[in-house]
Amino acid sequence: MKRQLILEDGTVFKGVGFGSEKMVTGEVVFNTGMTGYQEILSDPSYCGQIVTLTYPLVGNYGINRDDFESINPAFAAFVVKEVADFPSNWRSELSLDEYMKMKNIPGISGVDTRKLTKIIRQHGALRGAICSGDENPLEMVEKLRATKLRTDQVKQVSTKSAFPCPGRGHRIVLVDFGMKHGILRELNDRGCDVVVVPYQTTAEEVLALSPDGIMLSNGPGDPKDVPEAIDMIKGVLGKVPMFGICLGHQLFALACGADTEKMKFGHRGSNHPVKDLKTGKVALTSQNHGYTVEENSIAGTELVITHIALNDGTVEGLKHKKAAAFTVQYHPEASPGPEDANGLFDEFLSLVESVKQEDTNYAKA
Ligand SMILES: NC(=O)CC[C@H](N)C(=O)O
Repeated sequence: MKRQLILEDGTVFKGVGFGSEKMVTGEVVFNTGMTGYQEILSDPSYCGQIVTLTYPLVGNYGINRDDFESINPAFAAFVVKEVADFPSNWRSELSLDEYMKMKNIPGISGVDTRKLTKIIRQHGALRGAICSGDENPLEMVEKLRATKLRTDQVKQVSTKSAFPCPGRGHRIVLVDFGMKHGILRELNDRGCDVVVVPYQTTAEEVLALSPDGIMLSNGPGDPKDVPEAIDMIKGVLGKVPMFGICLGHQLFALACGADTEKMKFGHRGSNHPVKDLKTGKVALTSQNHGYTVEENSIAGTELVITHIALNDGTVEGLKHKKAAAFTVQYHPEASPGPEDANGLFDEFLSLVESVKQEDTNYAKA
């Protein structure tokens, strides 16, 4: 089946379809990971985005039961160089093509993804459409330029109602902006008694759950599209220890008076070096973001920059000077990996423990 990828700048890539035959439009972004396509396709932060993978062979280890990061994929489409028809792995249950057909998500293969990535790097993020081979590119470019990008991605992927993932440890309220299941796995692995709540839960509602800690998840889109979450964070800051990841980090920064901005082409991949400014240690991290906290906006807030990206110097971690709260722009839950930053979950739980201890001492005195 002939398909084409049409970009808003008029570039056309011809290729062969896999997955569903439906037409989609969305922001085209690239991910440089050599593996991890299953985690990428199920990461809700890609909601509505057309994802191209720079690694040239995709689908070679199939799709398995264990590596999903959400129940339903929210990304718009895959653009690849070559898709494997016959996956080979003992855990594989479906091919990528079968899975994408089942979930009604289109893909296009046979694309020069290196060229496509260079275009995105040069122009910055571009809108694109994946459509049939007969579509008129000029008309499609007009349509793409006329369509507005959606701003309700968090609403689309957040849970509709709160649910518990019980444990016998600390009570953590996990605010779901489109969380990767890896975050929940890390908390459950450490025995936490987790309650997952929807994105628009208010500060009063969060506090009414008597949390020992609050975790702000990752999620899709522009953090400024979720003002209700910024209000919630302002309302809980300083009352309960907090840890934020990716969108959670950006929302925390906005709640503390800093600013965020859209990056030219973002960070998406599994080997982004991040430096811890306190220890000087460098961690290789998994990343997926198109927005960033603006460095100059930190001055005048109560925030301190704790981590920076070594590739471009952008802000990767923040800490509050007075409140027990810290956040990172990258993914310590890894999935697909690497796991260098996994210890941040332990740091968060130590913080939760020490604040609980202080409260107990205070109550006893
Ligand atoms: N993974 C995330 O949480 C991404 C955050 C935000 N949507 C961004 O693109 O920057």
